[in-house]
Amino acid sequence: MADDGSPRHDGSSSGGQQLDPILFNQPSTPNQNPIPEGQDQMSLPTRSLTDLLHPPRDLALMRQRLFEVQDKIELQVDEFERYWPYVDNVWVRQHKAGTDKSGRVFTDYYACRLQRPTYTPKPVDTPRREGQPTRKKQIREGGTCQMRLKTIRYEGGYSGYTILKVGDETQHTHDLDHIDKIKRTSVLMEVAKSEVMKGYMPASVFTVMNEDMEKLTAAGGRYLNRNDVRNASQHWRQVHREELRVHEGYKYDHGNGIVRHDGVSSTAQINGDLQMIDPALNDITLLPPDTLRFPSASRAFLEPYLPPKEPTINASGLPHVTLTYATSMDSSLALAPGMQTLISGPESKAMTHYLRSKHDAIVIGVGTAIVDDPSLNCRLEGVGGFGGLGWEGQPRPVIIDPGARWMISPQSKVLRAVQSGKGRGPWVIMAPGFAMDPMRLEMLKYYGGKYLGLTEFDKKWRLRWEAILKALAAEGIKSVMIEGGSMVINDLLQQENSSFLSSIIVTFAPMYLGQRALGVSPLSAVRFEDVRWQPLGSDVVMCSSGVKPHN
Ligand SMILES: NC(=O)C1=CN([C@@H]2O[C@H](COP(=O)(O)OP(=O)(O)OC[C@H]3O[C@@H](n4cnc5c(N)ncnc54)[C@H](O)[C@@H]3O)[C@@H](O)[C@H]2O)C=CC1
Ligand SMILES: Nc1nc(O)c(N)c(N[C@@H]2O[C@H](COP(=O)(O)O)[C@@H](O)[C@H]2O)n1
Repeated sequence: MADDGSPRHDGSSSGGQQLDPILFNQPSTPNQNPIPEGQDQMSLPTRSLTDLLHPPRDLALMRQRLFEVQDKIELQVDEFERYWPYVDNVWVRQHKAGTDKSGRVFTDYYACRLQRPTYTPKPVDTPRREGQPTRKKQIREGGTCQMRLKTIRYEGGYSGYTILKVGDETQHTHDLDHIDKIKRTSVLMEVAKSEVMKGYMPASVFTVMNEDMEKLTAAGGRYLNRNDVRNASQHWRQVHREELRVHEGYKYDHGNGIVRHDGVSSTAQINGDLQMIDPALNDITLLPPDTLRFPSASRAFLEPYLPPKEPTINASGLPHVTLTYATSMDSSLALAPGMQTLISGPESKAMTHYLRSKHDAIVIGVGTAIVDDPSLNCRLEGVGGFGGLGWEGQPRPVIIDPGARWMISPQSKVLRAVQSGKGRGPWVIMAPGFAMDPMRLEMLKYYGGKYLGLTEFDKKWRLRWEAILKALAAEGIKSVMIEGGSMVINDLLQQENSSFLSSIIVTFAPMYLGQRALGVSPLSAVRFEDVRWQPLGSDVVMCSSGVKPHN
């Protein structure tokens, strides 16, 4: 194990369990269990050679991201536990996790290894123990890099880490390779130790670990040497004075050390064995069964109507707004009021999820929340929870519910998505004067959501769209996708609101929903502008940059 910088935690209780167990009847996951006093909260599985042969996905890229921390990085707990031990040679923990009032938020501070002062050994090294030789301590480089970060761990109805840069420094004074040269990661040291503990000589372990240099480098082991393997296993070897052997297929060659001699490397052997035992190891990303795919070839027509890559809040304080919904040929959203109706075909459903991945938030009216019980997450392949990292590409669900009508519960699909790490906690927009049930408020917070109170009304005593959109922008939302339902869409297509729309994307499906259906039709006539029609499966998608009154 690395002597420091590894993600040791203080074993404090999660504290998030004061909540009513019936109301918060969420399925328990290992991360949500209280941590017994004194127990290491992040007891990671022992690392073995297979960790090097089957490293986590995009390991080199992730190490670089966790080294630079250019932007905020969000990781689910298992992802943090998987990747952090590969950068614990860079980051040294400064103080123990502090927790907030709720007892569910834990903050740790880390500094770059090179922030520690330079160590210069005393002129005469003192003997370590009687009879043992003195150890030459080397000068340790330090005091040169001020990069710092904090990790915020949330525990509750969802669990995860947010990693953020802190302090004035925006970048390291050195590259990642420099740290790899002076310090090994805990993963490398554990792999080395566990392999020796199987009865192999350190020199043999070193040869085997070096066989796949590309993977070793991705894991931070470019500068791994025989002494590292000896040091990692020194204590074990002192206690277990066993005869150690070379790996099968290797031999000692005078002058060259341990070398391979049978043409089949040990790593190739292990690779082969693993494939026979568990083919899934070849594809470590097992996607949930409801994962959707929207091929790159189908995406081009949407490009001009999407939020820009780096969306900004405009001069009026408004985000990019896309209105999108699916209708029948008689402009209906559902077979009847109070009913959910599947209108989109599979291709346009996948398109809707692609659109969700491109927006910071999805907005619906409470009518839709009550009738549809929607998940409001993005189930596109590559998005967080569906093969992607953390919550990347997962929009924030927003429900406009001025009168607090939505009876959200842990069984609501939107919260089930949160519980399984496949969606974000919802925000609820409310009007003043409605007493919020404190238990529901607490539950929403527990699942990472919140209430936003608005006080600006229009002539019909509805919340003003400008105020809704500005409030979201003030919360950091730069792009909003509004999905419905009927009242919301009709409202937004009206002249007083339509200027807030940056794009409109409507799926038309080959069906009539009949005369009892719930329709879309704004009060006054409008005409779509700058239109492009695109067939998609059996549907047709209309993209537009906005509407104008039609006289
Ligand atoms: N086919 C599609 O693409 C979609 C279909 N739907 C369908 O639409 C139906 C629901 O539509 P509606 O009943 O019209 O409900 P809705 O979803 O439009 O919600 C209306 C309610 O939201 C609140 N609200 C919305 N905007 C507000 C504002 N500016 N100020 C204050 N309160 C506001 C009010 O409480 C209002 O009663 C469902 O059947 C659903 O399945 C919903 C979304 C998309
Ligand atoms: N694009 C689209 N096509 C349809 O046929 C629909 N019925 C909807 N409905 C919207 O999608 C929400 C459901 O979301 P989840 O799949 O549960 O995440 C629903 O609430 C409507 O907003 N949309």
